This record gives sequence, C-alpha cells and structure tokens, in this order.
Amino acid sequence: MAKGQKKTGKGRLDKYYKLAKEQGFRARSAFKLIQLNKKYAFLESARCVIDLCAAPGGWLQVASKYMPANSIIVGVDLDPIKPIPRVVTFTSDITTPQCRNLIRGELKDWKADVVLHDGAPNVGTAWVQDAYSQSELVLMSLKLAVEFLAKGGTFVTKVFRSVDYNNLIWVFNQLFGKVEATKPPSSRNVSAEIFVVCRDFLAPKHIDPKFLDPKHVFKDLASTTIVGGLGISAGNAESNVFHPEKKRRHRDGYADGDYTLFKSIDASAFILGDDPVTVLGSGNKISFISEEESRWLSLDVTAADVKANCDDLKVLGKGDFKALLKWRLALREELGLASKSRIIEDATEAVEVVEVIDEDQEIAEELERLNAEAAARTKRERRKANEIKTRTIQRMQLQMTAPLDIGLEQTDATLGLGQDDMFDLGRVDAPKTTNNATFTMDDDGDAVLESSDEDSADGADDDEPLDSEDERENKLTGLEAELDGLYDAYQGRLRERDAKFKVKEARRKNAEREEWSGIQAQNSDGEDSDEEGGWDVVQDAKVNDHSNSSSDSSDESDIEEAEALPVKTGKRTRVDREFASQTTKRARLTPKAGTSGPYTSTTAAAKVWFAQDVFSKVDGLDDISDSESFNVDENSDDEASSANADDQGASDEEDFEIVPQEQDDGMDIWDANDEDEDEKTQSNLRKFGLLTPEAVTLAQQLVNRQTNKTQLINDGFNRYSLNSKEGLPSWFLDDEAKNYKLNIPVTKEAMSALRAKQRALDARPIKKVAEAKARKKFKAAQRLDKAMKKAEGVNATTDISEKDKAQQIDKLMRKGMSSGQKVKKEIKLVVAKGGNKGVKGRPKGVKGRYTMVDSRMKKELRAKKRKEKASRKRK
Ligand SMILES: C[S@@+](CC[C@H](N)C(=O)[O-])C[C@H]1O[C@@H](n2cnc3c(N)ncnc32)[C@H](O)[C@@H]1O
Repeated sequence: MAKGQKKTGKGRLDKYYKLAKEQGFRARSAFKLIQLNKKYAFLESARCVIDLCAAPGGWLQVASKYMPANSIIVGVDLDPIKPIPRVVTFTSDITTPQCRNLIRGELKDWKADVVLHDGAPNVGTAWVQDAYSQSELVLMSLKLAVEFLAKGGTFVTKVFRSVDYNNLIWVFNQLFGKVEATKPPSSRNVSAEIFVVCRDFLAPKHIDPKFLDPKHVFKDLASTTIVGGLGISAGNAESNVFHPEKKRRHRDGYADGDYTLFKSIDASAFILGDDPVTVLGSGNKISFISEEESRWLSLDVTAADVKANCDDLKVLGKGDFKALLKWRLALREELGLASKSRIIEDATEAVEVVEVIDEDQEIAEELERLNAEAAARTKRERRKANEIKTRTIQRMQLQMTAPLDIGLEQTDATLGLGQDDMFDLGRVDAPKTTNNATFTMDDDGDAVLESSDEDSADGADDDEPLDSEDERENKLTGLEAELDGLYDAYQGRLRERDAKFKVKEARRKNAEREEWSGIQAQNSDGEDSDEEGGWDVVQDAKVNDHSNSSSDSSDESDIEEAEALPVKTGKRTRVDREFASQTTKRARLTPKAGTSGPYTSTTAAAKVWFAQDVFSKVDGLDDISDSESFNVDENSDDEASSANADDQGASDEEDFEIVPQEQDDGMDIWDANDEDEDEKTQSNLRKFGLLTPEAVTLAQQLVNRQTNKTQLINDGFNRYSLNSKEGLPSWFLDDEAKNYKLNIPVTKEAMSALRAKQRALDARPIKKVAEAKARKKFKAAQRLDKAMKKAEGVNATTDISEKDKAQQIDKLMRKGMSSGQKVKKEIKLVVAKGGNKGVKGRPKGVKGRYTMVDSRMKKELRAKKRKEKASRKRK
C-alpha cells in the first residue's frame, strides 16, 4: 500500500477530505467529479443532469456549481439528500420502475445531457456479492441512462475492476461513440473503483433488452463466482478440488473478489504452501498470528531481518527476496518438511549403483565443465526469454485499460518463471543436471536432487560422492539460478499488481481505446447491427470472428492432456514437458471458440477481449507463443535456434521487439585488432569530444606530459578489469555494474574546463533566435540586391538628367539599406483645452493622425510606463 494512503483510521482523512471540508462539499467524492469534468468537460455545456445514487450530494453540489444557471439537476438515492439550491432530489431505489417514473415525472419531455452514477452498494457482506451488485447497479444505471439521455449525451459511471468489467465495457461500447476508463487522482489507490466516461450516446431507436440484462451481460459469472481467497472461483471449486493441477490464478490484476490492494498473508501460507513466490507477490505483509507462527520467529534459523522483510513485502530488494526464500527452505528443514538428508538420501541411492572408474572420473569432470557452461548459457537464455515475455506482457497490457478476466494469462509462463512453471521440471532439470542428479523441486516446492532413471542405470557419471565440495557448489549454483528466476517472477508479479503502473498504462492507451468502435465498426457492410441484429447477432459475430480452424479442437484437447500431467513429478519426460509448455502457451494466447469444460467462461471472456480491433492484425500469436518456447536440450540447439530465428522474423512483423543478443559473459578481452570498434570510438570522440571529467583529466595529463600512453594502458589493467562474470547471479551483476569499477580521480581544472564549455554552450542563442537573425540578414541582403539592380537600371536610362538620376538612386539605396520595417507615422498630440476643449471629431487645423490628451498627459505617461515595464520583463 502506498505509504501516504492509509485505508483506515486517520489515513482516510486525506488531502481531499480536508479540501472537501474547506470548500463545503458534502463528500470528498466531489473531487472525483471535478477531476473527471476537468478532463472531459461535460458539465459546462449540460442543461440537464441526472445523478443516480447521489447521497449525500457531493456530486450534485459540483453539478450545480459547474452547470449553467437554470439547468435541471435531478438527484436520486436510497438515502434522503439534504436540499441543495437548484437541485431536485428523490429518495428511491434506482433499480425500480418507481424511480424511473419519478425521474420521468420531473423531466417530462426533456432529455438529459449527462447521467452520473457513483453508486456503491452497502459493503459489509461477502465481497463477491458486493462486486456483483455493483456491476448490476451499473447496468441498472445504464438502463436509466439510455432511457433519459439525449443523443450525443454523456454517461459517467463508477465500476469495480472485477470479472464483469470487460463485459460492461463491451456493452458501453455498443451504445456510445467514445468510452474511456479513468481513475481520477482523488480516487484512492487502494480502491478498485474506476470511472468510465461514455460519451457520444448513439441513441439507437431500439435497444435489445439483452444489452441491459445482467443475466446476459454477466452470463460468464455463473462459472466464476468467487468464494474468496486468492481468486478461486466457486463455479470451478469442484473442479479445483478434483483437478488441483487445473487451479488457475487470475493474473490480470485484482484477484476475483479481492478489491483491496493491501493484503496480509499468514506466515504459514508462505512456509507451508507450495507456491512461495505467488504468496510474496500477492501480499504486502507476512503476519505471524498463530502460536506456531510466532514460535517460528524465535527459532535460530530466523534472522533479525526476516521479520523486517516480512513486515513490508513491497520494499523487498533482490537480496531480501532471496533471504526470505532461503529462510523458508531452512525453516521447512527445521520443521521436518524438507530435510537435507532426503536430498542426500535420494542422491546416495543413485550413487550406490555407480562404480568408480578413473577414466570415468575424467569424463565426469569434462561433463561437469560442459554442464557448468550449459548452465550459464541456459541462464542467459532464460534471462532473455524472461525479457521477451515481460515485454510481450507489457505489450498486451498496453492494449488494456485495466486488468481483465480474459483468460489470456491464466497460466503463468508469460510472466517469466511463474509458480507453476517455476516448478516445471521442463525448465529446471536440463540445465542443472550435475552428473546424473537433477536439481529440481519436490512436491512441497523445495529444492531436491533427483536422479533420472535412465541415467542412474548407466551410472557412468555418478562416480563422486554427491555431497562433495564440487557437487555442493553446483547445487548452490543451481539454487542461485533458481532464485534468480524466482526473483524475476516476483518482480513481474509486483509490476502486475502495481495499480499506478496499470492506471498509467491505461491513461496512455486511452486514445487507442477511443478508436475502438465496438463490434459494429467491424461490420464491413456498415450495417447498424445495434438496431438490426441486437445482442445475439453481435455475439455471433464475435464468435464467428474468432472461431479457428479444425485443428483447434485437437489443440484444446492437447492442452487438456498436457495440463493433466502431474506437474511436479520427476517422471515426466522432457518431451512431454516441452509439449505441455508449448501448448499451454498457445492456449493462453489463442482462446478457442466453442469449447466447453472448465475453460468455457474464460474462453467466452477472452472472445470479448479478442473482439477488439487491435487483435485483428495479430494472426501470428501462435507463432509468437511458439517462438517463446525454449528448448533447453543442448542437442537440439541448432534446430531450435533456426526455428526461433524464423519465428522471430515473423514476430518482427507483428511489432514484437526482439531482445538484442546478449554479449558473451566471458572475460572482456581487449582486442587491439578490432578495427570496427576503434572506428566507432574515433567517431564517438569526434562527435562528442571529451565529455566526462575523467576523460578531460586524462587528456590534460597527457597534454601536460604527466602521464603517457604506456602508463594509461597499464592503468587499464586493474583489479576491476579482468573479473570473470561467469555464473554470477543477475542481481549481483546488476550491483557490480553500478559500483564495481575503477574510480578515476578528476582534477579541478578538468571540472572547470567542462563547466566553461557548458557555459559557452548555454550562452549560445537558441536555435529559433539564431534562425530569426539569419532570416533577417538574408532579407536585408535581398533588399540591397534589389535596390542595386534598380539603381543600375536608373543609371542606364538616358532620358532623365544626371541630377534626377542621382536623386532616384539615392532614394533607392536608402530604401534598400533600410531595415525593411515601415516607419511608424507620428501621432500628433492635441491638448484638449482652449478651443479644443470638448470638441467632438477632428479639431480645427489638425492634419494627419492625432490623439486628444489632457495637459498633464497623466493617462499617456502611465501607459508609457506600463509598456516599458512589460518590455523590461520580456527581456
Ligand atoms: C458513494 S455514495 C455516492 C456519493 C455521491 N456521489 C456524492 O458525491 O455524494 C453511493 C451511494 O449509492 C447509493 N445507492 C446504493 N444502491 C442504491 C440503489 N439501488 N438505489 C439508489 N441509491 C443507491 C447509496 O445509498 C450511497 O449513498
């Protein structure tokens, strides 16, 4: 939670609360309307406004303040509203026909320009119910809005970002020309509310009632009603129980039914659960409430900083994150949930069947070396993959204005190493295989060593005790790499949950949203599907648009099969795992129409999402997903890379950025023959000169013969220069890049030289001024040129006297050399006294321009002073 914004207690009395008090508004929510109106300016021009759910009347006060005098303002609420001048209020339930009749009675034949809705059902019961009622309330307010709004009118409503959000937006888009979702600054970050401003009401003659019927609009809800917790749906509850591997988390923002940002998580969920990263990413604090949990705090394995880290998960750094995960592992060991002995036991079992042969030892060493290299390579690849995935996700997000339940991100792989995928052996085992022991996660999510059946049978590499120094080091390397992955996933999840980020993205994309004119816009024949076809036709259009080829159904069943595989057992083959991960990704990116089963609701929601124009161009989502499947099998590296290259080519066209090839992490060896590099350096030098104080210092030392080339080269080889970065964790490398470098001393002279250079740069006129001056000069030259030509012409004529010639040439040259500005004619001052006193019109004997002044010229002097002052300021 943002530090300045507490949800309870005095935190509620924030700046807007105080401002509302100061300015006499009845509710702080008044500022939401003020800010919305500032952005969309719908009140100033409105002559009639209806405010649904208006008590205590903050919005009504704003409406009455900003709307023109004599406007009609009607407010309705369940609660009575204290009188407000110029405002008519009723006490009524907006979902009833009685309310409609009351408004009709008040407005008579008038139509409203704006309908406002800030309704929120009384909270306190289950969140699920609240959320649903809120969505229903929105739909009811829309029903009233479409009845009373004039064509081109505006409907402003509050919605919660719940599973219904997408459906509501879709309906708005069918009825309004422009639909924008926005969160005004006065709306608390901790609140899931968002305001949707629907402008340009299309006022169709007939609206299919299904557009306004919750049963139709929210029909996906039946299978996604929330039972609480982290977004497990009630409709799926049974299948979740019977098919735990199919349990999905909603990665699109707020978990269902969870509309607050601050979340406290029980320590036992983190320690005992099998998904520690999700827990860390989804909460703000880990609490130690039960006796057992409090006891954990007093154990030796719990260092002092663990508690501090648990208190604010939002501020976890890389080190803290790792420390927490390590603490969890240690505590689990302490609690007997995962024991070292088990790791060793498993490993020793594998060792028992191995014979020690000297030759094999060599092979083992060689293998180990290769494995270490492969591990480093895989790590790089994985980092690259994570970057691509993060970018892909960001790109997807850029098309969203809010997190949506679209079934897109039901699985986690797009977020890098998510919790399911994180424990997916397909990713973990291949690179971290040391000899025949595989470093992976057990059922509890702990790191364990497994030996693969085939490998241990042949046993050639297992000739060293598994708990030897080298082995332990390898394990540690594996663990570090794993932690890196976890950290990336954690970062991804934090980003995902960052409401500010989402709102910013949403705002940035508002313009694009405008361009989407709903399903109607997609009808090539331009029929008004609203009126002609109604809900069903539009729904059919959506389904047809996105129904896929015949292979879809088989794909879908593939996904089912792949996902039905036990995720966390060591027995899954690599082929299976790759297949599963590929198909899962494909499923995520290309929702299939007409499928049934536990995915139905998601698929339908996804259809709504994919009905957007932006996706019509993205045919190659499959390709992209394929290109993101990373083959960790060394032998198939070539095939994979060529396939990836193809796919990347395709993704290029789809405007998916390709992550630049990472430099080899090996030693940075100075290559004197690298001419390209040299040329680049030279051109950089020519272009930018000496820009840093270090460079200037060295240059000055060279010029003053305080140092020489050899010394500089020698200095180049310092303790920072030849450090191998092989196998170091990414967070460490990040840190090193920032801090672990040579500190070249800079001199005072170098700094002052650079400052002088900067000052000289600053002193130069800005481009516009320089251009204006050059233009002026050019025009003067042109004028002179023209005058000279004319003068030559005059000189050449024979029919005028020399004196006249001289006079004309003089006149021409004076004109040519003038500044080109017309000389202001002087204004004659006529003092209004004597005969000129009280004269109307031109005074006698005055020719040309004149102005009447009084004898003291007070007015004129004042004007002159004012002008002088203004011009001084401008300078
Ligand atoms: C957040 S308040 C509105 C605040 C108001 N915009 C203001 O600025 O003062 C939400 C209101 O919705 C009202 N409400 C909830 N359900 C309603 C319904 N079915 N009909 C009418 N009003 C309703 C509640 O009584 C509550 O006063």
